[in-house]
Amino acid sequence: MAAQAVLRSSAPARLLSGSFYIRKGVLASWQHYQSRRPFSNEKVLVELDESTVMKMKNPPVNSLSLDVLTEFSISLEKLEIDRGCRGVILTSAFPKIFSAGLDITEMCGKSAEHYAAFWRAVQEMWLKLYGSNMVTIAAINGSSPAGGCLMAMCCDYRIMADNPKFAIGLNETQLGIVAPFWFKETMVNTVGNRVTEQSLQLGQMYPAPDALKIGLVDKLVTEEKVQSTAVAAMSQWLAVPDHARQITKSIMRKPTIDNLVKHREADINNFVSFITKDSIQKSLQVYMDRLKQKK
Ligand SMILES: CCCCC/C=C/C(=O)SCCNC(=O)CCNC(=O)[C@H](O)C(C)(C)COP(=O)(O)OP(=O)(O)OC[C@H]1O[C@@H](n2cnc3c(N)ncnc32)[C@H](O)[C@@H]1OP(=O)(O)O
Repeated sequence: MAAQAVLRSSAPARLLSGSFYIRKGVLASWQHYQSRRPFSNEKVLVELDESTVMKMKNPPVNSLSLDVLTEFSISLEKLEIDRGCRGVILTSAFPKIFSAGLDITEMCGKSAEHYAAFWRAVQEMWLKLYGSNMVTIAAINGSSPAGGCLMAMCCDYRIMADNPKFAIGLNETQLGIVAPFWFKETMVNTVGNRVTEQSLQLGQMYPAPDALKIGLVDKLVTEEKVQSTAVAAMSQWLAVPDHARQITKSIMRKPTIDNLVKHREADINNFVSFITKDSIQKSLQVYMDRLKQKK
């Protein structure tokens, strides 16, 4: 109703028809109204309250399955084209876990076609999130290994729960696998070359206080305050004119993004040939068994 009221408004004709910009403004408010409804897929919830919040919800640990990655990319794309949405907070619906990273079961015992589709979805998530025009803030309310850390690093600002039991990092080598060049480049762009080199080789997970020290996260707050701190940070980021912030972000990130776009198919082929090796399949299986036995 409100949108119709805007369109049918009795505003002077010159306001509605005389200026492209005014018309664009009316259209934008209509589009804004139309799209300002929360939407929810099965595993990625999008809430539109004080701020736009995307919550991963794939129990028990928000592992990034093909379904989750696909839902995530579609949801983000929807927000990206919503002119009323200028920023998004990324978090988890579960306390203590932000995301366990890529779903290891998607990388075990499947066909080459499946691995290729899965890897394309991982790339798509990264391209959309790292390349987003919106302000993106990670509200890291729990542990965040590997792919979870990658998602957090894609954001413009990271707030983490101040609990040394929660750890974040790219731990791929601990699984006997190798983080690809664009994971590495995302980390270099976040914490610098030396820290990345050491972290990646050791597959190091950083407890929250250490993550703050190396600049992997920007701020620690108590678990209860993660969300409200993210909302406050969002206001600060949104106070900067969009065009200036977006162009600056693009200057910073475009070379890294272009690098994957250029080598995307080769990267998929590399992943498939690596992950289908017997030795790698065995390593992943051993890691999964260990995870299950730790209980
Ligand atoms: C080759 C090219 C490079 C590919 C790049 C890869 C990137 C990645 O992201 S690889 C994934 C790396 N992730 C991890 O190493 C995380 C492993 N998980 C954990 O460390 C912990 O589960 C935890 C800290 C995230 C949570 O601990 P906790 O709350 O104690 O929960 P559980 O360990 O008991 O796990 C519950 C349940 O979930 C299963 N699970 C955990 N992580 C994954 C995962 N990444 N993929 C699939 N499944 C996972 C775990 O096995 C348990 O299953 P059940 O025993 O059946 O309940």
